Amino acid sequence: MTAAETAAGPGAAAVRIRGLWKRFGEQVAVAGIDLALPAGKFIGLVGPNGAGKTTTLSMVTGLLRPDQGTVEVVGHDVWRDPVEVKARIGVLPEGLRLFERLSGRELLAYTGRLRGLPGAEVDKRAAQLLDVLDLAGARHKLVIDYSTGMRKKIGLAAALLHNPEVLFLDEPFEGVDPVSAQTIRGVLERYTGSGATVVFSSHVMELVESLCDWVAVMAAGRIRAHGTLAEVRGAAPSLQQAFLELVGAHGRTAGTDLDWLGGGPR
Ligand SMILES: Nc1ncnc2c1ncn2[C@@H]1O[C@H](COP(=O)(O)OP(=O)(O)OP(=O)(O)O)[C@@H](O)[C@H]1O
Repeated sequence: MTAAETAAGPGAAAVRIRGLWKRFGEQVAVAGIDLALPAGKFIGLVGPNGAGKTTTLSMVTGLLRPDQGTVEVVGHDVWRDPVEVKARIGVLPEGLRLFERLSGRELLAYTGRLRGLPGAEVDKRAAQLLDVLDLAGARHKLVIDYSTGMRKKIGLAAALLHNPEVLFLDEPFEGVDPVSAQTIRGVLERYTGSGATVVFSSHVMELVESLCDWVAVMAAGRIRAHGTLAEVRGAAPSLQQAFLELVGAHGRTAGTDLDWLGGGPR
């Protein structure tokens, strides 16, 4: 039995979302989502810009209070039981703010102590994560001097340090070079292989198609389709094609509206 199954029961949902709504003034960002994300899977949340992915992940991880609805993570209510939930999850949010005046090594040491891990265990895990994520050579460099990709990797290391049951990643591959992407991917595959759950948002369909077992497609604050990759893809030749049909962008082209672009008067 896997770690996730032990906590939530075999075949249980790692995350259960019921009737979730969020409005910002007139703008409805999330319009009543009901979704059960299966435990032990690599789950992709995909959708066009402004679909509501970040807002949803923020509500699911306890960073943003919903207007309506509930979220349970491994059987605990995110808003009634926040300490239980936060001990069991790791989060790499969009636009992650890190303590930039610490070195990578110090940041992990600090994160480990905040998580209540013993010092020797933090040292061991931090050294291994820095090594696997190819940051060992930069461990004494201040985070402020890290590149975008290095920041993603140190953020991922901090999110994994306490060995969470569910890991939430908002656009983890954005700004990451192909070599680092491959490294991150290897770490995540190993992590889900041990029974943990990864939920990540992305626009990159090829990536989602190659990584995920399970997908939820979001557009205009609603879930348009969800299920295994094969279920969501249906008869479409690729996830990209299925996605374009689901979000209603099928056949949309730049058309004649931009007839001045690349030709005509300057
Ligand atoms: N703090 C906020 N105040 C006002 N509107 C917001 C706020 N956060 C999000 N929105 C709006 O809610 C909608 C959903 O935004 P969200 O960031 O969740 O989308 P997304 O799917 O993550 O988009 P992207 O892929 O572009 O990051 C958008 O219309 C956005 O403008």
